[in-house]
Amino acid sequence: MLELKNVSFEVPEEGMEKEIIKNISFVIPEGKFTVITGPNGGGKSTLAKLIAGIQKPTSGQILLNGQDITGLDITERARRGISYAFQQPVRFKGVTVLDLIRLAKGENISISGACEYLSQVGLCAKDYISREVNASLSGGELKRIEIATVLARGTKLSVFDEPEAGIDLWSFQNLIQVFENMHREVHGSILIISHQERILNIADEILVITDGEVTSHGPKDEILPKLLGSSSAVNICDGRK
Ligand SMILES: Nc1ncnc2c1ncn2[C@@H]1O[C@H](COP(=O)(O)OP(=O)(O)OP(=O)(O)O)[C@@H](O)[C@H]1O
Repeated sequence: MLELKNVSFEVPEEGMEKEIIKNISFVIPEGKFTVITGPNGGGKSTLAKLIAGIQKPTSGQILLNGQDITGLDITERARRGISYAFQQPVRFKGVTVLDLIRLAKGENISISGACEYLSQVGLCAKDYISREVNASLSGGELKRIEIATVLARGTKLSVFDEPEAGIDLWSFQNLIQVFENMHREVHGSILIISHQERILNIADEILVITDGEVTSHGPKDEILPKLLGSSSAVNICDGRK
C-alpha cells in the first residue's frame, strides 16, 4: 500500500516559490490498478517522480506499506519495491536489451526467459535481445523495452508515466493486454498516468489531478462516467458537438 500524506512540491520561479503539488493526500491500496489522469500541466508526472524518488517533496510524507520512504532516493525506493517507467525512457549506450532485462530481473535469467518479456510487449524478441539500448531504437521500441523491464522486475508498486506515448494504434490493444495480465499475475499495485479512455477503462480506481490538487478519486465506475460527461460538456462549449 502506498500512502501520500499532505505532500507538497514547490519550485523556484522568478524569485518566488511556485507550488506544483498542493497538499495532496491519498492511498493506493495493495493490488489495485490505479490510473492518474487530468489536464495537461496538472502535476501528474511530478507526482509520479515524487513517488519514484526522482524529486523530493517540499513537505509531507510518502509511506510504502507503512514505512516512511520520503527521504529515500530512487535506488533505495527501487530496492524497497518501486519500479518506474519514464514518460521519455532513458537510453543506455553500451548496454544490450538482454543486459537491461537481466538487471531488472536481478538475476542471470536465460535468453529465452528474457525473450518472453519482450514477446509480452509485442516485440519480436530475436530482433531485439542483442541490440544496444541506444539512439538506434525508436521511441516506441524503447517505451516497450522499458515496459518489459518493469514486467521483469514484478515489484510491489509499478509506476508508468503515459505508457501509451509513441505506441502505434495497432500495438495499443496489446499494451492494454499487457496491463491486464500484469494486474492478474503480479500481485502488486499498478499506477499508470494516462489520458487514454481505454486505459482508464481497465482501472480499478481513477484519481484526477487538476492544478496540483486531487479533484476526484474513487472507483472507475463512479469517476469515468463523470469524466466522459465533462469532456462532452467541453465539446459543446467549444461548439464541436
Ligand atoms: N522543475 C520545474 N520547474 C518549473 N516548473 C515545473 C517544473 N516541473 C514541472 N513544472 C511545471 O509544473 C506543472 C506540472 O507539470 P507536470 O509535468 O507534472 O504536469 P502533467 O500533469 O504531467 O502534464 P502533461 O499531462 O502535459 O504531461 C507544469 O506547469 C510544469 O510546467
